[in-house]
Amino acid sequence: MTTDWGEKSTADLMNKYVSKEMGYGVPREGWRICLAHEFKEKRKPFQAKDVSLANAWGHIGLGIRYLKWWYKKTQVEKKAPFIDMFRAQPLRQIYGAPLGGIGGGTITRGWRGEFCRWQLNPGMYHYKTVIANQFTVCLRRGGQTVYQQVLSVEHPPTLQGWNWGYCGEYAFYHALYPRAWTVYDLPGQNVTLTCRQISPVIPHDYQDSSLPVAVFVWDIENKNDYDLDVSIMFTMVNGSGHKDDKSGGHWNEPFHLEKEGEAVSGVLLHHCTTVNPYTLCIAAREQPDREVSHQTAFSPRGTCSGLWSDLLTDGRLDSPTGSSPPTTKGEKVAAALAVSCSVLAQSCNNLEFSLAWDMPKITFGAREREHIRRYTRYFGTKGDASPSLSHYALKHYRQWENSIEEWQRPVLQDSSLPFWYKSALFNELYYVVDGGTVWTELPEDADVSGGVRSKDGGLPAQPTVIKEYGRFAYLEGQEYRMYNTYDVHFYASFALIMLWPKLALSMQYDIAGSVVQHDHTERLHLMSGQYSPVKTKNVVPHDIGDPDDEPWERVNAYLIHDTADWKDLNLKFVLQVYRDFHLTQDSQYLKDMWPICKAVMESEMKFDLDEDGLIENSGYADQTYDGWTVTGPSAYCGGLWLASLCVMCKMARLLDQEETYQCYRDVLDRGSTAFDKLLWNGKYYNYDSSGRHFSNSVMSDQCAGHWFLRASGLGEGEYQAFPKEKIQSALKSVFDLNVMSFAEGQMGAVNGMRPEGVPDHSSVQSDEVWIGVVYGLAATMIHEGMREEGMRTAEGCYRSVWEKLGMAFQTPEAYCEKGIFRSLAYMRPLSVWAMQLLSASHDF
Ligand SMILES: CC(C)CCC[C@@H](C)[C@H]1CC[C@H]2[C@@H]3CC=C4C[C@@H](O[C@@H]5O[C@H](CO)[C@@H](O)[C@H](O)[C@H]5O)CC[C@]4(C)[C@H]3CC[C@]12C
Repeated sequence: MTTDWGEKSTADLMNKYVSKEMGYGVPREGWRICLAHEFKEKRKPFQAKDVSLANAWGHIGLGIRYLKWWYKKTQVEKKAPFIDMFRAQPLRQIYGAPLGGIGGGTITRGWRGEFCRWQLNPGMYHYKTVIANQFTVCLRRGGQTVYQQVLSVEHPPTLQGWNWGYCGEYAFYHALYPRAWTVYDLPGQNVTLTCRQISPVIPHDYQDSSLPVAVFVWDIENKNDYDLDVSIMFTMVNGSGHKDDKSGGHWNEPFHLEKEGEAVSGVLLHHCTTVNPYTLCIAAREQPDREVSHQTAFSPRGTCSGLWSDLLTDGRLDSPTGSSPPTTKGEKVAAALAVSCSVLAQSCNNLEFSLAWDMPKITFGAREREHIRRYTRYFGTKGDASPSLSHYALKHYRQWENSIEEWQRPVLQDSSLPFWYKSALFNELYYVVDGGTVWTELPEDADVSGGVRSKDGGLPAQPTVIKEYGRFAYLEGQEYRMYNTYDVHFYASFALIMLWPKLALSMQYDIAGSVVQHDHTERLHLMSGQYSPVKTKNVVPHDIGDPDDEPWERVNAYLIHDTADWKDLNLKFVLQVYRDFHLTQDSQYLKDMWPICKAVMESEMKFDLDEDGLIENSGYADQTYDGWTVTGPSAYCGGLWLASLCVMCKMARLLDQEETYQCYRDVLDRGSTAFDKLLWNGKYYNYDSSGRHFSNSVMSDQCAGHWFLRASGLGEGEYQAFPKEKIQSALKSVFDLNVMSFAEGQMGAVNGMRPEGVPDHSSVQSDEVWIGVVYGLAATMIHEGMREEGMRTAEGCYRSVWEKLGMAFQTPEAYCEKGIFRSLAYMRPLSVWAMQLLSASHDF
C-alpha cells in the first residue's frame, strides 16, 4: 500500500485514519500511526521456558545459581536485580518519543498521548500511565462552550466527570525525534489541532541539550465561518504514578516569572520525597491575546467533575492564589493550567506550554555519593530552577527547532534515501536520552585515574573533556540495568561520536580510568560457578556499574561471566580510540589513550596461547554473544583482533613509535596468515575453529573488525587486515543465508545460520536477530558497495520493530523469527548511525 505521503508501508499503520486532515507543519518523513491502530502481532519476552531442552541442559548450573542470587538480591537485600529474568517487562505497544534533554531524567509519552514511562530516579524505570495527565480542549462560540473533550482515546474507570473516549480514527501521531506531532481532527467541529512536542536534543550542543524540559505547541486551525475561543488545559499529577505520590508532604504553588521581555506562568508541583526530591512544572507563555489560568490543586481521584465544570463554564480556570497545603499520607494532588485564545473564522492561532522537572542533585541506589546534574551549571543546584527552566524553554524553543531542522535537513531532503531509513536514523536516537541516561558534573575531588598512573604516565586525574563537558552514562538497556556496557556501546557509540563527540570522549576517559584500576574482591560468577576478582587491572570493564548501586565507584555490575577473560572488550576499546581520533582529530585524546591501548593489548596478547599471532576464544561465551560458546580462533574475535592490530600500527606511526609499530606489524602479519588458514572456507569465515559440528556456521557479525577499520578510514593498503574479495564474499554469504534465507528476507539477519540455510539453534543467541548488529552489518555492506543488500537488510529490522511488532521507542536487543523478543529499549540499535557515517563518503 502506498500512503498519502508516498511511502510504501508494510503494516498499514494509518489504515484506520478516516480524516483528510494532515495537520499543521507535520513533516513527511518519520514514523506515523493512527491513534486507532492495533498491532496484530503480540509478542512475549524471552523466558527460561523458551530455552530448548538441548540448550537448557547446558544452563542448569547458571539457572540454579541465578535463582539463588536473585532470591538474595530481591528478598534479603530488597534490591532490584540488574537483570530480572523472572520479571521481564511485557510488551506494551504504546510508546512514543520521550520528553526532555539528555541526562536530566525522562518522561516518555505514548503515541496515543499518555504519560507512561518515567525515569526521574537515575537509571530506574517506572512503567505507569498516569491517567490524569492529559490535554483537554474546550471550544466556545459566542460565549457558550460547544465542545469539551479530553484528547485521549481512553475510557478510564476514574475521573468519570471528564469527557473521555476521543475517537482515535480522527487522529494520528507522527514522530521524527526529537520532535513529535499529534494531529486531532475534532469530529463535527471543523477544527484541527496539531500538538507539536519539542525536546532540546541538539547535536553538538552541550548546554540546552542537557535541560529537563519539553515544549508543546498547539496549532489550532479553525475552518469554520465563525470565530471560536479555544482553550487547552494541561493537567498533571504531582508525581509519576509511583507509590511515593501518596507518601504525603507534596504541595503545589502557582508562579509567574517575567524577565527579558518574556513572561511565563504556571504551577510548580513540589514532590518532596526524602530521596531525590524534585519539582515538576507546567507553564505557559503569557501573551497579550492569550489568557493563562490555573487550578493550583485538585484531587485526581473520583469523578473530578469540579475541574471539568470549572473549564466548561467559561473556558478558563479559577486561578486561586497561594500554595496548596502539603498532602497527607495516602492523598494525591494534581494541578491544571489552561490557556485560551481566539481563533478567527478560517484562520489559525497557537498556544504554547512547557513541562519541566528539576531534580538537580541525585543519588544512586547505594546513596554513598551525591551527584550534580549537568544542567545545574546553567540553572543552579538549589532545586528552585523550574520557573527559569520553563521561561528559558518557552523563549528558546524556536531556536532549538531551527537547529534541529538544519541538522536533519540534508538527510530528509536526500531523495535517494528511503523513508524508513530517515525514520530509523532519527527515531532510534531516542535512546541517547531514554537509556536511563545521566549526565553529571565531575566532582572536584574525583580522580578518574583512581590515582593509578600507567607505565607511560598519562591519564590525568581530571581530564579536561570530562571537566568541561561532564560525565555521561547510559544503560545497556532499560531492562539490562548496567551503565556503559562496553561491548554493546561499541555498536551504539556511532551516535555519540557523530553527534555529541565530547560525550563520547568523556566516556572513553572514564573507561580508560577504570582499565588501570582493580577490585580484588572475589565474587561468584554465575555461568562458571567460579569465584574471581570483580575487576582485574589492565582490562576493559564490562560496564561501569548499576544505578541501583554506586556506578563509577563499583564497576562490573554484570556477574554472569568474569569478563576479565572476555576477548572482545579490550579490542573494542582500541578500535574506538582510533575511530574517535579519526573523526575528531583530537591528538591529546590519542596521546592520553595510547598507553591504555598498549596495556589492554598486552593483556589481550595472553589469549594467543599458541603464539601464531591470533587470539583464541576459551570454549565458553567469552564475548558480547554471552550465550553463544566460541572455541579457539573465531571470525568475530579474531577479526576484531586483526583490526585492532591494524589500528595499533596506525597509532604507533602517528605517534612516531617505530619499534612498537614493528612489533604490532609482525603480529598482524602472522595473525592474518593464521586467520586465513584457520577460518576461511572459500566463501566466508567460519564461526570458530573448534571443528565441532557448528563451527562452520555463518555469523552475521563476522566482519565487525573490518567494519571498524572502514569507519576509521582504514582497511586498505598498509592498513588492510582482510582481503577485499574475502570480505565481499563473506558479506554476500551473510546476505544470501542470514538475511534472505531467514524469515523470507523480511526480518534482518539472524546471528547464526547453517550453511544449508537453517538458523543455528545450537545456542540461545545464535538463532536471534540483534537489531544493532544488523544495522552495523548494513553499514559494512554499504561501504563495500553492496548498497541494495545493506538497505534491504536494515529495512527488515526497522519494519519488524516499528511497523509489525509495535516496538516503537523500545527497540529491543533481539527477536526470534517467531513469538519472542529479548530486552526492550536497548542500547545497541543506535548503531544505525554507522550507516550514516559510511554513507557520507558514498553516493547514497
Ligand atoms: C534450566 C533452565 C530451564 C534454563 C535456564 C536458562 C537460562 C538461565 C539462560 C538461558 C538464556 C540465558 C540468557 C541469555 C542472554 C543473557 C544476556 C546477558 O546480558 C547482556 O547480554 C548481551 C547480549 O544480549 C551482552 O552483549 C551484554 O554484554 C550482556 O550484559 C545476561 C544474561 C542473559 C540474560 C542469559 C541469562 C541466563 C539465560 C536466561
